[in-house]
Amino acid sequence: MLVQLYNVSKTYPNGVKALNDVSLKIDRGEFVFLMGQSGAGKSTLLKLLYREELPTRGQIFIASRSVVRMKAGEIPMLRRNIGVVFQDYKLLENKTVFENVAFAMQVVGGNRHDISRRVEETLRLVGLRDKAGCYPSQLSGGEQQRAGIARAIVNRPLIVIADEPTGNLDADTSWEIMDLLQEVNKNGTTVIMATHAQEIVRRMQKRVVFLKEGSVVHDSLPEEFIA
Ligand SMILES: Nc1ncnc2c1ncn2[C@@H]1O[C@H](COP(=O)(O)OP(=O)(O)OP(=O)(O)O)[C@@H](O)[C@H]1O
Repeated sequence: MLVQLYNVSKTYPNGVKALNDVSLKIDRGEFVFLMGQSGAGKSTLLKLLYREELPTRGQIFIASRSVVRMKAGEIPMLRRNIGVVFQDYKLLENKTVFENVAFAMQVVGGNRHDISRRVEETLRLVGLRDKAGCYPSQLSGGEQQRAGIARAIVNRPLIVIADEPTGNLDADTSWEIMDLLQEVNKNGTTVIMATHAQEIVRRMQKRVVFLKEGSVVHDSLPEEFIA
């Protein structure tokens, strides 16, 4: 199993209980949607996976390593294994598309030649080769999200985590992004995506984990979930 959560709870310092006794397993190569109302705990669950937050209780393993007990020196390895895609892209405005994607490789180390080659290859994959020299403000929302995906996959992670990646995009552009995430998944990367987009979930026919008030209330394929 690639991702394992055992009895995970998260209470924020202000007393808000975001997750309550969540146990979950995700296999290598899966595509999993996380659904649930606003405040159900989707983003919190994702943040626990890439160690942006620590659980109050429970254990989390990624590729058999405890994320909770991980030493500071192991965190860069975790970050290399997990690429994160955000609703608001979170690109660095003062860097070009090329530099944004290259930066993700620079922070985990790598020589200039490898970085340059791999960034070009990744930008080609996401269809942004012609925009490599553009700044984020010069791109459409869909293009910015492609750059966000390029940044997330450039280190060839085991897992791509996407937190409402289509939340700011129109329907057609959302589907382009979903096609791209599906391609990433077909290449063997596990994709875990939080979303409110019911139409996307219905059409993709993938596993759906449904959170309600911090607990998993459904975990199934969409036909079952809609029924
Ligand atoms: N840093 C924080 N400090 C305190 N409370 C927080 C923090 N982050 C989230 N919360 C609270 O935890 C609960 C779960 O939030 P979370 O963002 O995980 O939900 P979500 O399902 O992702 O919601 P949305 O669909 O609106 O993004 C909410 O009540 C939220 O207000």
